[in-house]
Amino acid sequence: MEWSKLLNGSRLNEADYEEQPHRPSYVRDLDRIVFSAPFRRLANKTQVHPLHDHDHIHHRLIHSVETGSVGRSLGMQIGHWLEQNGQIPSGGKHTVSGVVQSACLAHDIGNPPFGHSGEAAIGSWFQERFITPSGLFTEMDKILRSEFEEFEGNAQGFRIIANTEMYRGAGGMRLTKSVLGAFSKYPVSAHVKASVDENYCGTKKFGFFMSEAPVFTSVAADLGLIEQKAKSGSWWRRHPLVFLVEAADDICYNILDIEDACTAGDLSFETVKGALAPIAGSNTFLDGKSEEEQVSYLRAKGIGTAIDACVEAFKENYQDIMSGTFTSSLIESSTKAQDFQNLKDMARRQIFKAKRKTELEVSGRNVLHRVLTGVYPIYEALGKVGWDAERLQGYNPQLVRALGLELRGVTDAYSALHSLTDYVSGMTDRYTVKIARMVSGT
Ligand SMILES: Nc1ccn([C@H]2C[C@H](O)[C@@H](COP(=O)(O)OP(=O)(O)OP(=O)(O)O)O2)c(=O)n1
Repeated sequence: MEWSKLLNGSRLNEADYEEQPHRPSYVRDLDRIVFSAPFRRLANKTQVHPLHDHDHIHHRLIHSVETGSVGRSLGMQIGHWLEQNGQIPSGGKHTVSGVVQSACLAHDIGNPPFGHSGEAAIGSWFQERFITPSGLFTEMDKILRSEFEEFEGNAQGFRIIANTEMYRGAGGMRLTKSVLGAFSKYPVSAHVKASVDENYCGTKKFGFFMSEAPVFTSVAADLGLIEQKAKSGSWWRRHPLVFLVEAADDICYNILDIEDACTAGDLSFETVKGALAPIAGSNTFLDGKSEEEQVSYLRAKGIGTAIDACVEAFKENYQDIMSGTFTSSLIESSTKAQDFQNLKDMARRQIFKAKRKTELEVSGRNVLHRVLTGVYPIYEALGKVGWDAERLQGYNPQLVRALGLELRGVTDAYSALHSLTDYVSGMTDRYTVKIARMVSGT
C-alpha cells in the first residue's frame, strides 16, 4: 500500500469539494463528526456500566473523545517518523494525526444502547424471528440474515457515516476517504466473512452491510487497499491507520474501565493501584496523595507509556502492516502486552460480571426486545401498502409520529429491517427505556 493513496483527501459524495487553505480536510472531517446527532447521542450510551448515577463513570461519548486524543498522539508520532523517512511529504504528520483522530471519534458511532449486551440483545431478537419466519422475515434472502442475527456496531457505524447520516440532505457525512479507511477495522461484509478461510484480524467480525458494499468497494479502490478474493466475494486488508485507531481504543478502555471500576466500587483501590502501576512504570508521585489523585496519576502515566510502546510496535512491524500481513494488534505485539492482558482478565472476571451490571443488562435486553416487538408491525404494514407511508392506516401513522420514525428509502424487506435496526440501535439508553414503556403500555 502507498501513502499517497492511503491519505486520499477526496470526499465521498462530494466531488466538487475544494480544501480551504485555512481549514485542512481533516479539521472539517472532525467537525462533521462532532456536530452530528449520532455522535451527540453517545453521551447517553453505555460503555460498561448502564445508567450509572455517578457522573464520573464513562459513557461512549467521553470514551470516544479520549480515544481521539490518544489517536491524535499516536498519529503525530507515526506521522513524524514517516516524514523523517521520506514516506510522506513534510507537514503530512498533521494529516495522519487528524485522520486518526477523526476515525477514533467516530469509532463507536454505530454502537446501540446498553453496550455489548445491547448488540447481543438486538441480534437475539432477530434470531428468534428467523427460527419460524413470518411477514418480512420470510422475504429475506438467507445469505443476508447474519447482518441482523449478529448485530454489529462496526457495520452500523460505517452505514451511519457513509450513508444514513444526512449532511446537506444526502450521502452520509461526506468524510474524506482516508477517514473511512482508517475507520474500517473489519473490511469485509457479513456474507463474504462466512467464506473467508484465513485467520486474519480484519475478518473476525464484519464491517459493512450489503447496502454499503458498493460504497466500501469504491473507497477501498481509491485508497489502494489490498483486495482479496473469497468464495462469495472480495474482502480487503486493513488500512494501516486502523491499527492506530484500534490501539487508541485498546489503551483507553482497558485502562479507564479499571479506573471506573474503582469509582463504581467493583474493585478496591489497592487492586487498581496494583494493576496500573506496572503499566505506568512509576510510583514516585504517590506518597501523601488522595486515592483519586493516585489513580489518575497512574492512568495518565500508563496511557503515555502505552502510546510509546504502540508506536514502537508499529515501527517494528511496519513492513507487514504495509503489505497487509500483520494480523495482531499493536498492544498485543508491544512490550506492554502482558500488562494489558492482566487488565483484560481482571475486567472479564471482576467488572463484566458485577451484580449491578448483570442485572441492568438483563433489563436492557428485555427493554430492547419490547421496543423491537412494538415497532416492527409498522414495517410489516408498510410492506402491505406497497411501501407507501402515506397509505398507512389506523394506529400506525400515529405510532410513526410518536416515534419520529423516518421511513424514507424503505422499499423492501431488507431495507425495512435495516430501517428498524437504524431506529433501535440509534436510541440512547434512557430513550430506549422511555420508548419501551410507550409501545408496551407499561
Ligand atoms: N461483556 C462486556 C464486554 C465488553 N465491555 C466493554 C469493555 C470496553 O469498555 C468495551 C469494549 O468494547 P469496544 O466496542 O470498544 O471494543 P472491542 O474491541 O471489544 O470490539 P470491536 O472490535 O467491535 O471494536 O466494552 C463490557 O462492558 N461488557
